[in-house]
Order: sequence, then C-alpha cells, then structure tokens
Amino acid sequence: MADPTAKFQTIPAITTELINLNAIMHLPKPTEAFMSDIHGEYDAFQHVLRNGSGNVKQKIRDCFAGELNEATLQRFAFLVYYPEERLAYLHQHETGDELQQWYLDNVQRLVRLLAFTATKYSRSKVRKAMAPNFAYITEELLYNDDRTADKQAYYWAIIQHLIGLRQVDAWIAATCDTIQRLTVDRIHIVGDIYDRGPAPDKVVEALMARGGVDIQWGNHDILWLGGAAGSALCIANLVRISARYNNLDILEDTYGINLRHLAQLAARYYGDNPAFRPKVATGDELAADEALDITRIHQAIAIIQFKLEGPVIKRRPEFGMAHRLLLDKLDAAQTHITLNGHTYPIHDGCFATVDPTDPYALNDEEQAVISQLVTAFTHSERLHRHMDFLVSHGSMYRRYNHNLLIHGCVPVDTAGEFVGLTLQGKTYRGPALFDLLEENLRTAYAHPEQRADLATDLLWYLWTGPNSPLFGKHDMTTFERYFIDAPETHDEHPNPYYQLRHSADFVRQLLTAFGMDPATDHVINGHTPVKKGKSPILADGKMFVIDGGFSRPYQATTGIGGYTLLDNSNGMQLVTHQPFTSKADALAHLTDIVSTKRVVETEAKRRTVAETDVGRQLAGQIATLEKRLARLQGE
Ligand SMILES: O=P(O)(O)OC[C@H]1O[C@](O)(COP(=O)(O)O)[C@@H](O)[C@@H]1O
Ligand SMILES: [Mn+2]
Repeated sequence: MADPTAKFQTIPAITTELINLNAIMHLPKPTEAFMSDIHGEYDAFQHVLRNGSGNVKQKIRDCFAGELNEATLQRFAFLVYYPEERLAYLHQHETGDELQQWYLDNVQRLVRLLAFTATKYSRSKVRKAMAPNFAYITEELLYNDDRTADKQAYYWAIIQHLIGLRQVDAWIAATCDTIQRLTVDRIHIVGDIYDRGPAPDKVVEALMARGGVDIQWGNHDILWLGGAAGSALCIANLVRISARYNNLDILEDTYGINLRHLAQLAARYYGDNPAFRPKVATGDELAADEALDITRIHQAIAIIQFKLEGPVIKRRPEFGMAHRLLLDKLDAAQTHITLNGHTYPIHDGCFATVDPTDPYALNDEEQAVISQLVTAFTHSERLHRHMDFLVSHGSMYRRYNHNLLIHGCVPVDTAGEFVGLTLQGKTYRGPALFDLLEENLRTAYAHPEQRADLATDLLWYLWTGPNSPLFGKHDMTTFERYFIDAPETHDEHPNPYYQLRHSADFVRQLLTAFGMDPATDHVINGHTPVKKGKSPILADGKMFVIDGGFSRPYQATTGIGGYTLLDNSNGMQLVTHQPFTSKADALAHLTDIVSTKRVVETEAKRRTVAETDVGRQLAGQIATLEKRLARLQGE
C-alpha cells in the first residue's frame, strides 16, 4: 500500500497532519456491528442495517431528550430508516402550509441528528460519509449554528432553497443514509449470506453500496463462490438447496442461469416425491404443477450431486471421505442400503438414472446438464460481480480490534488439539489450515477454467469436509436425511470444538494460537443457530455465537429473529431482534422489530481510536511524520 504520509513533506504540512492525527487518536472508538447467517432474508437485514440495530432510535432519544413525544419520535425514526418510502407517504397526505412546515421541522431535526452522530468522527470522515452532491450544502448546515442571529438567516435560506429547488427530498434521503452510516461505522458479516431465503443477491448489493464491510465466508457462501469458480459439485448442491427452499428464481431471474435443460431432464425421469417437495413459507402456497416441477428438479439435481461426489471422494483420499460413498451401498433393487453393517430400507428412492453396476456415472443427459450449468455459472456477469465482492472483502477468519471472527469453528480433537488436512505429507491445522484453504479458494476463483484441480475440490471440502472450519461437523448426511428413516443415520457429529468452546481456558488457547490477546479478546462465531433458552454468550463472555435465526425456516428453533453484536467505545452489547414480518408491515404500522439490548461487557474508560487497529496504523504514521519533521527542522 502507498505510504499515506508521503504527501506531507513540508514543515507546515507535516505539522497540520500531526495535529489532525493526534486529534483523531483521542476520538471515541467507532461502533462496529456483527451479524451472521442472513440466509437471503433481505428485508429483515435491511431493517436492522437501517435502524443501526436499534442505535439510530437511541441516538434520536439522546439528541432530542424531552422534546419529542413517542409518536413523533417514532415517525422521525422511520424517516431516518426509510426516507424514500416515508417521503412518498408524506406527499400523498400533506400539501401546502402543512407540507412546508413538515420540511422546516424535519430538515432542522435531521441537521441536529447528523451533528449529534458526527461528534465521534473527524470532519474529513464525516464528509466521506456524505453524498458528494450535497457535501457542500450539508457542511454549511452542519457547522453553522442556527441559533446565532446573523447565521440564522443564512441557514434558513439554504433550507428554503432546497425546498424551492425541489432538492429537499434528495437531500433528506442522502442525509438519512449518512446518519445510518455514521451510527454504525463498520459491519462485520460472520458468514452465510446465501441459501434458504429469497434475496441474498440484494443483501450483497446493499453491502456493496454501504461500504465499511468485511465478510467471513460461511459454508453456504462457498457454494456460490464455488459455482462461479466452476465447481460442478458446489453448483449441484446450491441448485438442490434452491429447489428445496423454492428459490430457483434467484438462479434464473437474478443470475441468468437457464434451468430449462435441467427441468427437461427432471420431467423425463422423475415424478412427485414427498421427500423432495419444496419447503414453502406459510402463505406462499405454490400451484400444484409448479410444485411438481420443482419436486422433479430437486430430485434430478440431488442425484447428480450424489453421483458427482463419487469421483471427487475417490481422487482425493486425503479428504478422508471414503465413508461418504453411498450410491454403491444400495442393493441391486435399490430398495435397501447397507451402512456400517446395518441394512436400512430406502423410502422415496428416485434412482432411475443410477446404474447399479456403475452408480457414479452420469448419463449423457446429466452430463450435458451439468456442463451447461457450469458454463452458465462461470459466465454469469452478475454472479461474478457479487462473488468478486465476497472474495475481495472476505476471508476465512479475521482479527479485528479485540475480536477473532470465524463462521464455523477451529477443528480440534476431543483433547482440544488442532486437527486438519494432510496434503502431500504436510498437515495443516489451526491458523495454517485456514490460510491453506483461503489461498486455494483464491486460486480456484481466479481459474474458473480449471474444474477438477485440488483448489476447486477444496471448495467442496470447505462445504462438507470432516475438518472444514466452515462446516464443523464430521458428515453431511444429506442422502440419509432424504432416504432413510433411522434417525441415527442422520447424525452429523459436530466437531468437539462445539463442546470445548464453553470453556474460557479453551477460548484463551484459541486466541493465543491466532495471535490475539487471551486476556482481553473474544471469539465471534455464526453458523449454529442458538436454540431457544440457550445463551449466545459462552466461556465467561469470551465467546459469542450470533446465529440467531435471520433465516425464517430456523426461527422455530431459535425463537427470535436474529442477533446483532455491537462493539462501541463503551463496551459490547448484544441486541436481540424479534422476527421481522415484512417491510410493508413495518412501514404501515411504524413497528420496529422490538429489540432488547443486553450489555455484555463494559469498559471502565471510554475506548478511543488510539486503542483500535486503525489507531495502531495512525500511531505508525505519527512516528514517521515526527521523524520527518525532526529531520527537516534539523536541516
Ligand atoms: O435444514 P436443511 O435444509 O435440511 O439443511 C440441513 C443441512 O444444512 C446444514 O446444517 C448446513 O447448513 P448450515 O450452515 O446452515 O448449518 C447441514 O449440516 C445439514 O445437513
Ligand atoms: Mn453455516
């Protein structure tokens, strides 16, 4: 990276920058928000993003203490969250003088709220959070006090002009956006944006527009990255999940992946099958023929998936997955399967294309379908735009200030020793395992034309491998869950990590191994929904698990609508969100999803920028500039 101090070479320039940097070091640490397992629930995610996990309302309360009644406060809060929608509503209901007064009141309020949220930041940072077109006007409003008599006329003239020139709505929308950005400075997504819910693409678009975002890849995100990287197995898995959750239109409409060939194959070989009917949210009933089409596709792609697993498992003995070869354990009639010495009946079998003498061979039509899908995935421009963002802003784990972020787990044995993957005689475990997998992911993504190389196979390993940090279980028993009743075959055997992470000693060891401070730092995980009645705070507050069920199908398990963890200058808080009904509902009734905030760690002294990773970088710049200044002064 270019040296940020390079442009300061004269005594006055260096002095000014030193004053600026030293001032920034004393500002309070900006707020970070952590969310995970969004699983395509765009509306709920947007709501949380827009209300700053409840922080925007708190800022309004603090800024206007005693001035606004509850109803006005609520309306004003919704203006900040959804300016476009609230302005459209306003234009339908107010005209003339009333409208004029509304603008005067609300523009003034927004300026005050903006000033209030901006106090934590340097002027230059605030400017960067503004829409460039309005930066000049907004700064004039922000840094002029409307209460001093001679400024008042000037201030009001700007507001009147904004109204007169019909720019006021655009200014309001831009300013609300700035307030949202300043309320939460950095957003960490701890994995699983994709699968199960309706609009992961929109979640990615929103994150791209927002900036100040980093992502830890989740196992579901890997499927889509893998798809763009040309992994047939990742594609088969994600198409299967999209069919299962009635989300195939994301593929067709959003990413331009043509499913016609798959649908034709499916119609030829498969009929209705209760095990493969799509899961549909209550109220979203499907027409019978549509449900049947999806049920057929679901079977066709599941069988392609099980077939594709064979050659990869066989060519990668180092993955240790030979026990996942299942199609060859079916009997000749394909009505029973023998696993670990037990024979189980198969229900809802759909093996019309499986040749008992060569069960992993794709027939010609299946081969054509999967080749066409791979071509479509590797050529989808929109998918690549989204995956480029996930790759450039994402990683396998991240150390950020006092937190270590990991979607799933760090694979260990029951004694808590790191375990991993042995490739060409070398075993990768702990941080080295993460680094190996990340390096290969980047290689695979950069070379979508290579489809059977180790890097591409490792993408699938990330999804389902026994020592994948993103999966965290020994087996993914998809086949057994579709076809076998016996519940013992459905066990997926979580890694011992999930027991051990309750112990503060274990978490301290992890932190040390990842180069963090075991005394002050924390681990943040997503991935495993926190069941009703269980706490997301483990290991004496050193470990947080924030998969709270943004994913609607999992809300019955968690009983809530999601968590956000906040880390600000005063400490850490856990916000619990109630299930979100719909955006229309929220807007019609101005209902926030009720959130409770629990303080989980309080700082004795307000933390400043100096105590953050950015602060450490700034300290380096200060040292460089001080040396340069001393040299110039000595000359
Ligand atoms: O709820 P479904 O659709 O049956 O999915 C269950 C499958 O999803 C997994 O839990 C992986 O997905 P998650 O990362 O969301 O946990 C598998 O371990 C399991 O086999
Ligand atoms: Mn996950």
